[in-house]
Amino acid sequence: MIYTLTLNPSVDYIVSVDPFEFGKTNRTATEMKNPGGKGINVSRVLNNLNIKTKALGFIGGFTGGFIEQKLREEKVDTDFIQVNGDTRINIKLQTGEETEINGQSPSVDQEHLNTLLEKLHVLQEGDLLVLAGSVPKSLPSNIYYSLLKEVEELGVKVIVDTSGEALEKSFPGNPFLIKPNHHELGELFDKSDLTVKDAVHYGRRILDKGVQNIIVSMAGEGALFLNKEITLFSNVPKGIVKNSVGAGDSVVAGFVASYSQHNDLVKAFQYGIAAGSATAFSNHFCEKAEIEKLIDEIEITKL
Ligand SMILES: Nc1ncnc2c1ncn2[C@@H]1O[C@H](COP(=O)(O)OP(=O)(O)OP(=O)(O)O)[C@@H](O)[C@H]1O
Ligand SMILES: O=P(O)(O)OC[C@@]1(O)O[C@H](CO)[C@@H](O)[C@@H]1O
Repeated sequence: MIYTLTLNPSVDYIVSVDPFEFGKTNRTATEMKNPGGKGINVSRVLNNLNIKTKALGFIGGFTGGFIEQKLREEKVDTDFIQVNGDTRINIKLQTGEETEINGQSPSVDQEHLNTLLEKLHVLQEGDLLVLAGSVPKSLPSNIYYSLLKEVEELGVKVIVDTSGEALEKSFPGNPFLIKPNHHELGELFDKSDLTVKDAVHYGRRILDKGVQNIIVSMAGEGALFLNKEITLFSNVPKGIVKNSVGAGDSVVAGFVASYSQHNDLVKAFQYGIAAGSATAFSNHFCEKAEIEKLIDEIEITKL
C-alpha cells in the first residue's frame, strides 16, 4: 500500500491575471481551486494512474472540508486528522511568470500527533510512505526524522520531499529517496546557481549523510539520479510549460508508480521525469497517456 502524508495541506487558488498591475484592481482571466499540498498532489497523480493510495494529514475548517470533498469525488482514499482552524489557502498567480503566496496552517498539537503515530503504526513491510511538503510552525523541524525513526522497524520505504531544515534533519533517518530541486539542494550548502557538476558534488555529500537515493530536478535543464552505485543524468522533453504547480510532486508520483510495479530505480527515474513534464505541459495533473507519449523522448545517460 502507498501512503502519503501532508502535514500542511492547502487549497490552491490558481489564477491567471493578464495584464497584472500592482496597486490596481486586477481581474482574473482563469481560476481554479484545487486540493493541494505536496503529499495530496502525489496521491492525486497516482490516482490518475489508477494506483490506490491513502492520503494522511492534518486538515481543518471550511477549506479542510473542501479538500476532503474534492478528494472523495475523485475517489482518493483519505484518513485525515481534524485540527482546529482553517487549512491554509495558497495563491498561485500566473502573470506570464508564476508567483506564489503560501498561507499559514492551523496549529497541530501533541494529541493530533499521537493520532498520526497510531495511524502510521499499521504500515507494513513493502509499504511506501511519502512525507511531503512544509512543516507547520507548531511542529518541530525534525518531525520527518522522528517519523522515519517511528516506522524504521516496519520495513517501509520512506520518500521525503521537502526543503530546508526539515529536509536536512531527515538525512540521518536514512530516507529511501529525497527529491530536492537544484535550488533546494544549493540552499542546504548556501550555494546558488548550481551546475550539473555542482549538483552531483553536493548530492554525493548528502548520500554520505545517510540518504539512499536522490533525484535532483532542475526544471527545464534536466535531472539527476544518484545513489552510492550510480550517477545518472536525464534530459527533459521539449514542450511549453503551462503550469508548474505539482510538477515536482508528479516526479515523485511517477517514480513511486513505476518503482512499486517494476522495482527498477532507473526505469522509475525516467517515468518520474516524464510525469513531471507531462504535468508541467498541461493545466491538470498528468494522465497515463500523456506520460507515455513523452517517455521515449527521455534519455538517461551515465555520468
Ligand atoms: N521547462 C521545462 N521543460 C520540461 N519539463 C519541465 C520544465 N520545467 C519543469 N519540468 C518538469 O517538472 C519537473 C519538476 O520541475 P522542478 O525541477 O522545477 O521541480 P520543483 O521545483 O519541485 O517543481 P514545482 O514547480 O512543482 O515546485 C522536472 O523534473 C520536469 O520533469
Ligand atoms: O508550502 P509547501 O508545503 O512547501 O508547499 C505547498 C505547495 O506549494 O506545494 C504544492 C505544489 O508542489 C502545492 O499544491 C502547495 O500549494
